[in-house]
Amino acid sequence: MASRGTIYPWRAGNRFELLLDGAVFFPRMLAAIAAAAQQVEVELYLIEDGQCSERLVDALCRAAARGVRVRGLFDAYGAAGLAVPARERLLAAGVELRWYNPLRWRRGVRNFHRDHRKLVLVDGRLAYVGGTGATDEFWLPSESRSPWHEVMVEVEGPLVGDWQQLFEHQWRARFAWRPRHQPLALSLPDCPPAGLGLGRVAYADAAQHRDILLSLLRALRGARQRVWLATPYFLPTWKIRRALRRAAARGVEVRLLLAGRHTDHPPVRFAGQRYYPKLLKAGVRIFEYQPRFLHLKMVLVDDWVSVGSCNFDHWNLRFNLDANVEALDPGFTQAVAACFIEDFAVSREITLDDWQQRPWWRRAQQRLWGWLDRLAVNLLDRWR
Ligand SMILES: O=P(O)(O)OC[C@H](O)CO
Repeated sequence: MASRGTIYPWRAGNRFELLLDGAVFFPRMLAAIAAAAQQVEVELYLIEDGQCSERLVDALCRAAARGVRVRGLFDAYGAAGLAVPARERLLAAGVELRWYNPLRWRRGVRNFHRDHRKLVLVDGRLAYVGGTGATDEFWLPSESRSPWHEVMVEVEGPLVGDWQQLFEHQWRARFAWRPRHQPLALSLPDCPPAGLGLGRVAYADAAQHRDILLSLLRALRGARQRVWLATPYFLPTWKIRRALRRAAARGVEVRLLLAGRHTDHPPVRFAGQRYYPKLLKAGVRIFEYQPRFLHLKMVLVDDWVSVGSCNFDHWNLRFNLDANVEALDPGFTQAVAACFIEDFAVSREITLDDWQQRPWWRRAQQRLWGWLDRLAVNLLDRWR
């Protein structure tokens, strides 16, 4: 059984499939739940009333009604929009529910700790891992295109056992543990140079366990040809920014795929833009996705892939539970690269010239939100 601090190894013999957007991955996940024979587990940050959650709740209730053990572990803050009738339906059908860290005044800053993982498990045989929530932004069953651009990965093979362990541990722990703020010393397993069907569970337990971050940093430092990184909330830690600049300086093609004007949190976008000039000067290329809100969290370093819930921002890494699937598999790498190429093509590349010519009101927004973000981080560091 995994304990807090467990580092998962690389496992061979897995199948990975990249599922692009809610209209693809929700029907696939619902069909898997409909076919479940023994157990279904769902761990989500965002779930709120709407057409998407209605379908999910229906599928979970139906599975429970035919004798499947169904468990839902939801973040209490992210699930605040799931009203009592839906919760009661789930409970009446026999679905077991647990809520991570309900907000309490006396918890103070500990209220910031959130379960940000996105995981669906079926019969210990299939895992779905990525960045989705169960809200209408991710999937409107009547529409072929969802308002938010997202990916999930379908995983089959020995790796699913590790995902199951990660879930079981959190199911029991909920918020019984006290997150510490000093990172534990971690030793990552060596990353295989290449392979077929190789995968690893990478996760974060707030600031105390961040193998997901260490693993990214190691990949960035070892990059030889490309670093393509997508995140909707670009507030990377200083070490990540430095690793990106250094990779670009040694000739690696470093491209960032970030949210453009379609975003649910404009202040976060403005705060993150303060990092643009230094990155651009170092040779990093920055693309802002135009068609809709880019919400996916995906990294491709040479052939190594990491996809999941982690935005690699200093807020996530300080407070959240996160989980990514890391993979080395030629077919999967190709699918991830194709997704990036398609998204770069409909993005606006930001150049240093553009940047220097932006209007004064844009500069003012960036200064303000950048300053507030830095202030908040300084205050949190002092509290620590
Ligand atoms: O935190 P994420 O990346 O799952 O995105 C969800 C947003 O916070 C919703 O506003």
